[in-house]
Amino acid sequence: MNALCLPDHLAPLLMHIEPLLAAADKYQLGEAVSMDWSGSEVVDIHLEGTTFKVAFNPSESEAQGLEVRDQWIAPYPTLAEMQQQVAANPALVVCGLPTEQGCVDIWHHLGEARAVYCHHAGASEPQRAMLLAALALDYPLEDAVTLSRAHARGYLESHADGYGETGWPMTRALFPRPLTANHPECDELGWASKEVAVSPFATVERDKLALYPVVDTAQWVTRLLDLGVKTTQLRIKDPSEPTLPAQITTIVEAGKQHGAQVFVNDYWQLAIDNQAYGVHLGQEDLETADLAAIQQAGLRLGLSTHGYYEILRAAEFAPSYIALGHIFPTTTKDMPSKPQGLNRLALYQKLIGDAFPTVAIGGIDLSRAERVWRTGVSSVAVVRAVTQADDPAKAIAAFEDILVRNPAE
Ligand SMILES: Cc1ncc(COP(=O)(O)OP(=O)(O)O)c(N)n1
Ligand SMILES: Cc1nc(C(=O)O)sc1CCOP(=O)(O)O
Ligand SMILES: [Mg+2]
Repeated sequence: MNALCLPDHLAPLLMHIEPLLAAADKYQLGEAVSMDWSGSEVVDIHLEGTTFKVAFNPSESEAQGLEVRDQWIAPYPTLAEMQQQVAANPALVVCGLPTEQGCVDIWHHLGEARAVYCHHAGASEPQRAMLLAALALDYPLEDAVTLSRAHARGYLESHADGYGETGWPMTRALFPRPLTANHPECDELGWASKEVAVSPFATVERDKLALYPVVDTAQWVTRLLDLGVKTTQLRIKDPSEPTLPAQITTIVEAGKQHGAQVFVNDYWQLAIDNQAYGVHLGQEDLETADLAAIQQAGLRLGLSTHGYYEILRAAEFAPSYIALGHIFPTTTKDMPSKPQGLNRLALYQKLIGDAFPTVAIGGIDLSRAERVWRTGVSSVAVVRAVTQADDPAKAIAAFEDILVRNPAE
């Protein structure tokens, strides 16, 4: 069991934290969290195998663990100053930095600062409460901050549409927007972004999205297309593979002949050169790939995500679909994040709604496909469930029997 231990002076947060933990329990969003007192001036959070501290507005001598700066008193530092401070200090989390028209939350990510922006400052205690509850539920910091801003706003609009009967924020309208180059106020606010602004990507045909096998040779792609698969991806992780360009040429041609949606993983330049149907990229590619060139060449773009912040960040680029991973443990790839599970997946699907098609990936096999499909995702991506099946044709047919959409949906 995880534990969230408050210092005495934060006792007023209890009345906000308890309903959030009850909501998380109802939706089964993580391990149960017990509440206790820390006996010190800071919050202690105990997760399986780790303990960390969170302090709100500590003095320099009190600072330990995460240092959350909130409850600002004018004059405020500029956003550009705070971006630099957070980039230099992995422990610093800035909540609710006031701007002319709203507020910004900022945290450290791999040597850089990341931020979400919202026109509604919301209520401070509910924000602190959600930040702590989400950290105790083992959400990563970026998701805890993102959820905390959504809750700070949703709390004031209590029981408004989309807030969820339990008080757990559900719909995109409540959530803040990540500050990326695509945010219309990014420059005005003074936020330095590494990405470039880009127009929406071409759309996919939703009726061809259902089963989405991801495979590592052109031979597999052509085999799948011959079996009637309508969406697939070539994922070759070795960039020095000498046959890579030829394999990409082969799959693009085969995809066209079969009227299928064939994606190229990672190699966006080769995908453009070959006029591929689409490219699949990860979060780290967003700052380095030439998204404008991919978009202008008319290629579709699929983006990987692994939680609330990444979903909202991906949505800013208006991709052709958003992948949600990894749902269950997988041996196909070393994952830095934890498996999301079906219950978190269901909430991510609700958050995205109809705005973008969604693809669930990670550890999905025939025994799990139906429960994944019932969350409302548009597609189910699999590696081993097809490539390691005794009879791949039979496995594909079995998936297709499960992944059927009711015409009314
Ligand atoms: C459909 C789909 N979803 C997710 C991924 C993972 O992409 P990425 O995060 O870029 O990781 P690699 O696949 O490159 O290791 C995917 N390929 N396809
Ligand atoms: C390639 C990949 N990306 C993931 C993500 O979560 O981003 S999970 C994954 C591997 C999925 O393989 P399998 O179906 O064999 O578990
Ligand atoms: Mg990739």
